[in-house]
Amino acid sequence: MRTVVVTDPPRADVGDAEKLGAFGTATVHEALGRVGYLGPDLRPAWPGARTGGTAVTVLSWPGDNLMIHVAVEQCRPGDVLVVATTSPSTDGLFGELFATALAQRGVRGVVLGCGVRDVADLREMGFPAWSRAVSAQGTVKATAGAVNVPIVLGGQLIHPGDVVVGDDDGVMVVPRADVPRALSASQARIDKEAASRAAFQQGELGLDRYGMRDKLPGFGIEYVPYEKWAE
Ligand SMILES: O=C([O-])CC(=O)C(=O)O
Ligand SMILES: [Mg+2]
Repeated sequence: MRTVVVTDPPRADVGDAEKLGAFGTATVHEALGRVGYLGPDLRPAWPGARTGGTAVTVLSWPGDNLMIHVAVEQCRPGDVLVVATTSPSTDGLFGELFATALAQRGVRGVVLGCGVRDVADLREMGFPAWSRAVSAQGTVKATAGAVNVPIVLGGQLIHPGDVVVGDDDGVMVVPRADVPRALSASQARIDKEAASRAAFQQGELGLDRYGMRDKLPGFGIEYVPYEKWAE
């Protein structure tokens, strides 16, 4: 691994990132074609955490948060810090002191492929955080890694400057070039779901609304009255 800090990478518009954050993870993920999700293992540290920001990426050694200290200086308002480790680790690399420093810089949250700690403080501060684990396990500052290089987290490739969206459903990444399409497709999806919601409130069934009823025989599904089934 090259121990490098890439400074001032290009990034998506932070206003667009905020809009995608407001749409939420499931909506943007679906809108883009069901891609970009970091998976169900990355959980919010507190319920209700929500964000949309531009990625500052960190590659840290397990049990070592030196590179998070290095990365804080590279963070700009509107960013979200995204931390991967070079091998699996659940150690608590990040807590409220880091969150305090990041909030001061206008950073909108953190996503950790490892552990987080000081969760009660993060909740009280309203600092959004997602992680693979909650762990008090302390860490060292001993080994160099990288900042603002492409990383893989939750099976997704994340470039610095990509948009990261997080809420109670988890985290997803929107590649920078896909942001305009994500915005328009997410709005279209919101509008479509609003119409479906109104129809469901009136009692319409998804089977009819989505034109699935006529296709059921094609799935081989048959309807059997109970008396016949119980024979
Ligand atoms: O300091 C650390 O190692 C992590 C932590 O607990 C904090 O940021 O508050
Ligand atoms: Mg702490």
